[in-house]
Amino acid sequence: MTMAITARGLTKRYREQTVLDSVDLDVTAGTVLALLGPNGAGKTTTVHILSTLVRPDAGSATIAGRDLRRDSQGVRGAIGLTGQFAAVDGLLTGEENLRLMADLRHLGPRVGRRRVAELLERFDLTEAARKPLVTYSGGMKRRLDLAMTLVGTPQIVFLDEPTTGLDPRSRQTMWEIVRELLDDGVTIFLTTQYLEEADRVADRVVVLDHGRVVGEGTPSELKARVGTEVLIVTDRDGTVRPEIPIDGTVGGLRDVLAAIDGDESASVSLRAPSLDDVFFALTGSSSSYDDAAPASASAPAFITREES
Ligand SMILES: Nc1ncnc2c1ncn2[C@@H]1O[C@H](COP(=O)(O)OP(=O)(O)OP(=O)(O)O)[C@@H](O)[C@H]1O
Repeated sequence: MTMAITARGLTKRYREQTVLDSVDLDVTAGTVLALLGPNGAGKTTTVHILSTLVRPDAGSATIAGRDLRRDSQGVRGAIGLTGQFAAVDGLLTGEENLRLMADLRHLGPRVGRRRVAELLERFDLTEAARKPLVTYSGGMKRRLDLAMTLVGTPQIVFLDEPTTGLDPRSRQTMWEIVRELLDDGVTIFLTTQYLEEADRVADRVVVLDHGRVVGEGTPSELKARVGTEVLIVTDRDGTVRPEIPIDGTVGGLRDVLAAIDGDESASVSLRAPSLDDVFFALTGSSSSYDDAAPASASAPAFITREES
C-alpha cells in the first residue's frame, strides 16, 4: 500500500490560538480522504499546510514521497490545489485561462493545446471555451478551476469545500469528476461541510474539532460507533421526537420501545446513522453545518464508489 500523504504532529498556532494540535494523517494513494469538521476546526489550515502554502509550527509530512519541509518544490510539482484560481482573469476566456496555465507548466504548444482541449471536453466546457469567464455560472467556474488544477496532471488533488455554494446538479457533476480522477489513480484530499457527501464519496473520513482529530475511519466504521441504526418516532400530529440510537439487537429495540410513552399510534421508522450523528457522538456538539448544508434527507443522490 503506497501512502500518498503521511503527516505526524502537525501543529499550527496563530498568536495564542492553537489552530492545529498535533494532527496525524495517513492517506493511501488512489483513495479519497474527507476531512470533516465544523467552521474553524482547522480544515483549510490543514490543506494549506499540506500544499506548502502555510508553514506548520511543528510536525512533519511526506507528500507523494517528498518531504514537506525539505522539498516543498517537489511537493508543489506533485499536487494540485483547487480554489487558488479564484482570481483568474475574468475577461479572458476559459480556454485562454487554461492555455496560460499550460504555459506556466511548460507543457509546450502542442502538448499544451491537446491537454487544454481534452480538459475542456472532459469538464463540459467546450461550448463555453471561447466565452469570457465573467459569463460563467458558479458551477462552470468551479469546473474550470479544477480543470486548471489538472493541467499539470497532479498525483494528489486537494479540494477545499469543492461543492459549497453549488446547486445539486453541479454538485453531482463535481462528484462524478472526483470519481473519474480516482479511476485515473489520483489521490483526493477533500474537505466538505456536506456530511452525506463525505459518507458516499470518501474511503476514509477524519473528523477534526478545535484543531484535533476526534475520530477517523471508514464511513461505516464511524457510523458503527453510534449504533447500527437510529429509531425515529413521529407522533400522530407530525411531531418528530429526538432520535434514539439502537444497537441492532431485539433486546435493545424492545427496551427502547418500552421506554416510549404516550401516543400508541405514533409511527416508528429506522434509518442508518449519518456522519452528523457520528459528529455528535464524537464531539458532543452538533456539526453546526445546519444553516449551510442541506439536511441529509434532501441531499442529492450522489454517485457512490460502489455504484459503478
Ligand atoms: N492567517 C490566520 N491568522 C489568524 N488566525 C487564523 C488564520 N488562518 C486561520 N486562522 C484561524 O484558525 C482557525 C481555523 O481556521 P480554518 O480556516 O483552518 O478552519 P476551517 O475548518 O477550514 O473552517 P471553515 O469551514 O470556516 O473554513 C480559525 O479560528 C481561524 O480564525
